[in-house]
Amino acid sequence: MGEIDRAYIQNPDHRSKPRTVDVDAIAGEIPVINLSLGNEQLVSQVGSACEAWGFFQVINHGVPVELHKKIEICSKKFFDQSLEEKKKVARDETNSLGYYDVEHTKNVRDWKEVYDYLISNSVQFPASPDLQDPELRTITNRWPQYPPEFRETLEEYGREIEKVAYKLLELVALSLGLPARRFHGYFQEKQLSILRLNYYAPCPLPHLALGVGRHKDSGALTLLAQDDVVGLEVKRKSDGDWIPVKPLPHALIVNVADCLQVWSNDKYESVEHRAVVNSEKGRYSFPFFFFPAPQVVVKPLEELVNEKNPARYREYNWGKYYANRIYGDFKKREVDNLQVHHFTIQD
Ligand SMILES: O=C(O)CCC(=O)C(=O)O
Ligand SMILES: [Fe+2]
Repeated sequence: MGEIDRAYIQNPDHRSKPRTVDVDAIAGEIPVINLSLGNEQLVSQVGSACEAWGFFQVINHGVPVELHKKIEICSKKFFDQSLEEKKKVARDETNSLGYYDVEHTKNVRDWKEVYDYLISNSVQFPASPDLQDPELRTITNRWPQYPPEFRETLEEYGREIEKVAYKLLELVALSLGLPARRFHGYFQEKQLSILRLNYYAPCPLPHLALGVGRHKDSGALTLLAQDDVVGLEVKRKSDGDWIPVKPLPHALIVNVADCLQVWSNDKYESVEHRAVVNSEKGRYSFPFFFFPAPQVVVKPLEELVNEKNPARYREYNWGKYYANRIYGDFKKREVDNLQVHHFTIQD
């Protein structure tokens, strides 16, 4: 039996438990949507999946299969390098982009290595989470030398996944009875969207640690590609049970994130999820975090609130909110990160 550092050990309530039921049968409950269907069917399927699960998979989404393979190969080559090589593109306190292997989710260290990049290559980002501080600083991608095809492949993947994200955003808008492009303006001026390469190495004590601890994503939508190793689990809304998401070849897993929860005034909820690890196989996953531009003010949409359904959140500035999350990543904290529930309006 191996050993792991105490920093990775989850509180017993949050550890993954051995399954007693047929994983395939329960995983099959999460909707799979064929994006080549007509809009009318898609709008209704996306709307139902957002309401019932906050999670679904899409197939026939248009990202070329070869590109998916290429990004997997690039990731393997990158993460297989020595720590010293990877640290040449390490994130730091002034620029959170690049490589890191120390992230805490709810104050427990995640069993993972990560590489983050912006799809816009560089953006103006708040220099601090302090609401009174107007200073912006430019953050720019850090590209490694090796493998040589890394930058080109990742940039191409960014362009392709962005197209799918806009299509999904349209379907979501239509499913809420809004014009198709209702959300587009929030993203068009230098969106903060990030692509992440996650590597979860085999873990000698997988029942004690998690690849990513339970959390909700903070942006609008997340679109995740992955290899064929099981790992992602979703907290089922009906009973709070952790349900594994079955890897389907070349599918994307989509989830509602916090901004959409607020825009829709809780019609679509951002659902908790986590990634479990195993002792045999490493796992790669590639989430695309579809983030609005930093200056966007997030609040329930006026079209969706009325006397019977009053706004449930106060407005917040997306850039500052995200800055709070990012700057908090550098240390273990005594208090929780900022979360959307901190903006809830009490009855
Ligand atoms: O790797 C996964 O399956 C999940 C990753 C995730 O939830 C995240 O990075 O926010
Ligand atoms: Fe996530």
